[in-house]
Amino acid sequence: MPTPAIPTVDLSPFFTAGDDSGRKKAKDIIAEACTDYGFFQIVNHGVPLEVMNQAMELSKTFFSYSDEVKRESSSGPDAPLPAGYNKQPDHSPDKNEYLLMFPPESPFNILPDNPPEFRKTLEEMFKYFVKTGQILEDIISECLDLPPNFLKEYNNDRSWDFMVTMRYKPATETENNGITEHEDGNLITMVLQEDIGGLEVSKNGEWIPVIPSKGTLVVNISDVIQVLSNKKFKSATHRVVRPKERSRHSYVFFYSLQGDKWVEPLPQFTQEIGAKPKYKGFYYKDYQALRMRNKTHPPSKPEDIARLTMYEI
Ligand SMILES: O=C(O)CCC(=O)C(=O)O
Ligand SMILES: [Fe+2]
Repeated sequence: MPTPAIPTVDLSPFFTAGDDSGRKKAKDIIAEACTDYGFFQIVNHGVPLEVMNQAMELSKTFFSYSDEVKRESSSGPDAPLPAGYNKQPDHSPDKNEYLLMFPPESPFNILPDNPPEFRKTLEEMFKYFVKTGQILEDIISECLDLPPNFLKEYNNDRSWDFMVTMRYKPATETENNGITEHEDGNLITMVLQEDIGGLEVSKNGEWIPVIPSKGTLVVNISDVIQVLSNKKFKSATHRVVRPKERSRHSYVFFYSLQGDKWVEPLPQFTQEIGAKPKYKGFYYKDYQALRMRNKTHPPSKPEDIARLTMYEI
């Protein structure tokens, strides 16, 4: 049987007025992918190709520096938020290092001075990702038949968004885990992966490699959308398998929610249709704190990793 592909959606109709049939086509594909497994790719998404290429090259240069130089951009092991450069500790099954940033104006950011232009490009990437995230959020709100602007008004504070650029060292003969299978804890995640691949999504119980394609971004639906929609839309289960040939680089943007927001299944997906809520409500900051701890203090045992199942009813 041929490997089922991940659908690719052209977002250009959302950048021009009047293309209603183009918008409908895109929404139909997205709604289907979100209902089944929460994963799709986008093209003509608004992030310019030259900015993506430059960001990838600069990230490769940064990660090629010595640990000592990279650690100049670290916040230290006891920092409340893992801004700046970090490497997964040896006991973690996840083998990667990363540079994490909050919105460009955030006082938490620790951005490297070198390579020159890196900081400016990171900030530029961040702003483009926010714009694309807002378009995706509108589309998802419509696909869920929520009142116009519902998600936009609920999620009206962008200060908790964050972006990570990552490097995974090549797989060894015995071990190739980059990131263990997981779902993301935010609303919507966008990934720019290098042409070497490595990202895989679980679809109908099978791991499907997401084949990289120039200019394409990968999108996955994350836990908050799954909770709000009472599991109508799925938070994608995904993982990174390290390729053997060389290091792999990526950019991952976590379009998030302000911490004081209450997250629970919406009435449209529960009492209004006579369905029981599948999750208890929670403050986003409480869940986010546990998720950040997964990153900064990764548990050795998979069962100790904080995930959405803790709120399941
Ligand atoms: O590096 C990637 O392609 C994806 C990383 C990822 O899934 C994550 O950081 O949550
Ligand atoms: Fe992820």
